[in-house]
Amino acid sequence: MALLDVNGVTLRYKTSSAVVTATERVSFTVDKSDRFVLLGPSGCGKSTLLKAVGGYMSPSEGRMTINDREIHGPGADRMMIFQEFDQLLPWKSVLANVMFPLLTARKLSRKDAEAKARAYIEKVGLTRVVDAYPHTLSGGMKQRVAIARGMAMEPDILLMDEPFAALDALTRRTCQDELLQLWSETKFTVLFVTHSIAEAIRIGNRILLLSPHPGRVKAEVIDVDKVSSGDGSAGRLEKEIHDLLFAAEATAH
Ligand SMILES: Nc1ncnc2c1ncn2[C@@H]1O[C@H](COP(=O)(O)OP(=O)(O)OP(=O)(O)O)[C@@H](O)[C@H]1O
Repeated sequence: MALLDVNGVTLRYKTSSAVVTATERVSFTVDKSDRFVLLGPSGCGKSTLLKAVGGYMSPSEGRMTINDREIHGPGADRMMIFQEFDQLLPWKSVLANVMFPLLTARKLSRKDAEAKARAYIEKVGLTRVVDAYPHTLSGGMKQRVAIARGMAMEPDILLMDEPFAALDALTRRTCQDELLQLWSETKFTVLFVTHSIAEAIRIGNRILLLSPHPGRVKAEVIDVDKVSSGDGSAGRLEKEIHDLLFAAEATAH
């Protein structure tokens, strides 16, 4: 049984003047410990899909289940990490930010929540700024805090919406490496949205390619690690994915 099953999902926004179809009959499954990437051009509905998996939006068509339970709203089994640096609470320290959802979930005592928060802050290499406030941190550090906060909840799946897109190239690369390092330690499951082909290949073990607006499944690249290992293979895969996405655009016009 898949951890997450997205089956024939159409997502629409209804505004006062129009109905916008963001994704059309999208299906995919995510297994435990997958690094599953949703890849596609701007506007193809990647963020909308993530929002729906997060429980913030209901499908107009189709069904989504996590652990065989239908998704009806947000839950602690799914933690979301966004692109924006301002997702932390500015009046709380790093430690308090990471502890906040642990305390809100009321599953742990304050002492245990603090111990867990400190452990995850250490995992992302931020022990030295545990008492600092968000405005004193760099963009990369803020994203690490957001990742620590999401991971500390030990959700069944982490939902990451272009978490490194606003970082400079060097920091972005470091953050990608750190995420992979964390994954090799804990084998968490992540659904990761990006429009960067290179990032998709670096992060994912499976990549779902979506066609432009409205997003439909174009193809799935399975076993990315195997295909992209070896000299020049990542470059070849990048070109193949580019051609597939480009073909998707050509078909749409
Ligand atoms: N709140 C909203 N109301 C109406 N339409 C929306 C809303 N949010 C998104 N859309 C539309 O839904 C479609 C998909 O948007 P979405 O943000 O999911 O795409 P995306 O693939 O994540 O793009 P990007 O990479 O630029 O973030 C777009 O056409 C967008 O204009």
